[in-house]
Amino acid sequence: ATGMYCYYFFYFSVHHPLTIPGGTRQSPINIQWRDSVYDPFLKPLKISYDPTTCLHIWNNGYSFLVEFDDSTDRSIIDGGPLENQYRLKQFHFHWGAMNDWGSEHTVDCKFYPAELHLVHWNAVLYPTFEEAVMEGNGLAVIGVFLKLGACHEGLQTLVDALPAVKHKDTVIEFDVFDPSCLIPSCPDYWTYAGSLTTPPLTESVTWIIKKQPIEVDENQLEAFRMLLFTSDGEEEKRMVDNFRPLQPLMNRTVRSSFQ
Ligand SMILES: NS(=O)(=O)c1c(F)cccc1F
Ligand SMILES: [Zn+2]
Repeated sequence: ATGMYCYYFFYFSVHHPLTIPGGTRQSPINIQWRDSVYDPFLKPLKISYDPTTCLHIWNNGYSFLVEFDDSTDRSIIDGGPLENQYRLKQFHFHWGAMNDWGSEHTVDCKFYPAELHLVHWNAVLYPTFEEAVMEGNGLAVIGVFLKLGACHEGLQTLVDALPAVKHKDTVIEFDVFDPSCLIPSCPDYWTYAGSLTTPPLTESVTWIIKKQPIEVDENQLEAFRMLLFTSDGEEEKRMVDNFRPLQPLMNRTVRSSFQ
């Protein structure tokens, strides 16, 4: 099936032949706060999204993607560790069956119940997203941790639409949404060179992981967990634990934008 993402159980760890041969910059990783290196030359991240570029929500059988019109430079990020501006293509989440796990990255080995990924591609250097996915500086993904707390008003508009994309390969129109409401106000972030965390796992991502999590409540996390990996008519499999296991840091340094 197209877009069929397989998700790796723990035993597909680094010693398993199915890990990416020769992979030296795989994601996700544990961010050991004390080992991250403050880089005073890192700029603030500039985020400018046009809410009307929002198109639809799609359950692709791995996560639910909120996709954007990336035919122009209306929704972009720039600055931070980036040498070019990058266009917003989609955002999606990874989450667990329980609140004790679910994020892909960890901070000092702590898991969060979920993690948001805002996926951008380098339209300055590459003609399409598909080509950018194959290049070392092709993608920039902003990662935001979700922690259990107060209801997130901005997320609720998205949560209310999820029952319409319960099954794999269902889509619902989603006309106006400003993803900036999901990004914490604190400017602090970590950044490192990594990869996609789903196939093709290509080493094309500049990761920008926000230090401050956003708060969501139990009902909002439960709404994620009622989605299905399976199509309508198939035996139901709840969409949970759609995160990849931690990967070795190897010869990488995680930089911080803060002291
Ligand atoms: N998880 S991730 O952010 O690495 C990611 C991408 F960047 C691009 C496509 C799918 C996907 F899952
Ligand atoms: Zn992701």
